[in-house]
Amino acid sequence: MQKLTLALVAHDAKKGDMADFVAMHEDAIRPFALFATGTTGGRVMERCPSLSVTRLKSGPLGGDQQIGAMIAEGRIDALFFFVDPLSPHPHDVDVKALMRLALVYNIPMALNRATAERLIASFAS
Ligand SMILES: O=C(CO)COP(=O)(O)O
Repeated sequence: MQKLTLALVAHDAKKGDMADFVAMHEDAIRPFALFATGTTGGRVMERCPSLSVTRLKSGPLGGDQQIGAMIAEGRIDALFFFVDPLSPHPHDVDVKALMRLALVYNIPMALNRATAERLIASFAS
């Protein structure tokens, strides 16, 4: 059976949170195929070296759009995107486009850790 695929993305102020989240749920997350934007993926792999994460480009350089394209192709089953609502982002249009495609294709999307905790628990059950 094909592995389910999770996409991991975090803004700079939330990367620590993302690394903590993945470390805390490492066993639940291990069975999934993992894709991440470049810097987020690097932080996750630093924290959890035994996890295999496919790193795409950094978000501002097109990584958000790469994940959006994967969603449009039906290759992502859930998006974990830890958003920093308190900082401006030069690639805000890409951020919005990624969220929009997750909505268009109706995939589960966790935009903060509280939702991510509930979503990962639902996959485990
Ligand atoms: O910018 C991002 C989300 O919009 C994330 O990209 P990085 O993981 O490369 O920082």
